[in-house]
Amino acid sequence: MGSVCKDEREEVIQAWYMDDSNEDQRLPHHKDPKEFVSLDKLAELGVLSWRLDADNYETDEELKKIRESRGYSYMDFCEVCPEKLPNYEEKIKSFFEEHLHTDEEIRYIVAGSGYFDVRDRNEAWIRVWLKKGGMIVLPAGIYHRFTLDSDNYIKAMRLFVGEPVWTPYNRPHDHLPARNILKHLWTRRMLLLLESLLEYVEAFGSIIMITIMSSLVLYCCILRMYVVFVLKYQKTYKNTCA
Ligand SMILES: CSCCC(=O)/C(O)=C/O
Ligand SMILES: [Fe+2]
Ligand code: NI
Repeated sequence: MGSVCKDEREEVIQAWYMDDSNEDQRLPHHKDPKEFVSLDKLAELGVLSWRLDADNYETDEELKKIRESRGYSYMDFCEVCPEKLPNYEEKIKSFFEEHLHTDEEIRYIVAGSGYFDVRDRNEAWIRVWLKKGGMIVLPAGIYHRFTLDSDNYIKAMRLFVGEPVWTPYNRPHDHLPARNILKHLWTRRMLLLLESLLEYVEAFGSIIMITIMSSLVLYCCILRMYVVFVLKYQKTYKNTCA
């Protein structure tokens, strides 16, 4: 039997291509048949994702590490429900307008759930469903929108590098420099590759060191055997000639 290695992020983050219907935005809007999108494919669009322990976000070392490595110094919470969000109806409408930001949009869902829709390279909508424990980074310049699902409640941690800028630029805003960044897909791919390489080196650093050290020891042993052999041969040769 082959081993099944399931990505644990998929328990709290799922993505799929959307249908074209104008029905209630809070419905899943799957295509028929359903067409799921892998989290690796999302990463190729610059959309990064993690699964974290939302019950212990205050002490979570993994969250701390992500914040430190990506420079997310700012943090607050955004609760979307009529009682907690001022101008609720207006906000619900503006979140669902297709827009972009000049910086990353970073959301970590600590309660409830909701849909972040992003445009793929062919302008098709991918719906990303985030539940409690799911964290997502939308790259600067990607066209996207947000809606609650039919459970009607979400509480998200918002992270930011430095002082936050929430300004949404509704489509079209293609002249913004943030749009160019998206066009440099090669740079993005290379960065992703470098990032996973570094993670790999970090994770397997000790194994690599052990391999290097044992190769060195083996090399020294072979060298010693060679020297001993050469010296012995020289001695035998001298004795024969004398
Ligand atoms: C759950 S966070 C609310 C949505 C939001 O902040 C945003 O910017 C959507 O694009
Ligand atoms: Fe946004
Ligand atoms: Ni926004």
